[in-house]
Amino acid sequence: MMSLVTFTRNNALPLLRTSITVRIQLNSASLSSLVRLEEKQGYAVVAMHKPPVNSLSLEMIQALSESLSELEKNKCKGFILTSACPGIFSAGLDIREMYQPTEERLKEFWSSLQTLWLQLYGSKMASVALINGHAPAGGCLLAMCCDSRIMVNGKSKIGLNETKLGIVAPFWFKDTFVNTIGVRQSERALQLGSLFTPDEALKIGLVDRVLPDPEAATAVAESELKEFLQIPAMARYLSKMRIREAALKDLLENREKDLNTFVNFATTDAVQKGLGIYLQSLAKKN
Ligand SMILES: CCCCCCCC/C=C\C=C\CC(=O)SCCNC(=O)CCNC(=O)[C@H](O)C(C)(C)COP(=O)(O)OP(=O)(O)OC[C@H]1O[C@@H](n2cnc3c(N)ncnc32)[C@H](O)[C@@H]1OP(=O)(O)O
Repeated sequence: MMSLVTFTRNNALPLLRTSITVRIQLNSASLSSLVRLEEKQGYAVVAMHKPPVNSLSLEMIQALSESLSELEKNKCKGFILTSACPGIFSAGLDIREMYQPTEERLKEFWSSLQTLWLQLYGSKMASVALINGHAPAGGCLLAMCCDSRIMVNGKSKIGLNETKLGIVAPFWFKDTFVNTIGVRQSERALQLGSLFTPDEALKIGLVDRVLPDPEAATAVAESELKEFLQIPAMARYLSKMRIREAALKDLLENREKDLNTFVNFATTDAVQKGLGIYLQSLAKKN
């Protein structure tokens, strides 16, 4: 079988005063080729690689989850989340997973997404999203779970555009959004399904820096991560949890209810019809 993870090794040296040597012994046999893990000095790069648009299918979600687990297992202190597909960070949830699904797969899909969010949003590792392309909906969610967001300037957009598809961002997407850009901006953008240019996103605090090209953005993402990694890890993590723990607790305590709400909502005739039309409009474009 083909190696399920592509990653390069170089000599890992500790970046942190507080850390032991970070040497990531990645278990390449159990991970998926949908995610590329690269070991750097004291941190990792997690690059999504599911052409053409890094849509978050069940397999992609599970591959991301497994990659994070692998990093945690290896006591990795931080990572940069990015895309190996030019011009696209992630197109969000794979709409085909929600259109005319079997109930069993739909449940596994949503439950895996819940797990990934809990893992990423509550991660002890420091993280920077290097947003090198479009990041609508679930793509924006992944970026917001990171501690910092660096976006490459250009035509790409970022935001939670769910209402444009006739669906509603779940409460934990909303909580993540509110924690990132505040209540008023979230209320407006959620209703309108707004997608923001990099400069607009910078203005409302959805991203932290906008850089003119991928090389400059990569350099800034690396230095940003190093800044986070220089803070004593426990103090940094507990401070992050001060902001995030209520949202995390809410989903943890309501996972089953959220799953049922999603399945009931996604399988209504109106939502199925809307998703079918949206998929057709994406296909027609080509
Ligand atoms: C009462 C309360 C209840 C609450 C219940 C909760 C319910 C909530 C449920 C769901 C939440 C969902 C969150 C999401 O993430 S939904 C997904 C939203 N994503 C999008 O809208 C993005 C759609 N895609 C695009 O806009 C573009 O593709 C773009 C990312 C801008 C890239 O453009 P471009 O480079 O031009 O690429 P193409 O459009 O040509 O696409 C190439 C092929 O990829 C297919 N594609 C694109 N996006 C998706 C996707 N998200 N899922 C599946 N497939 C996708 C596209 O159809 C093309 O396919 P093909 O080549 O076969 O034509």
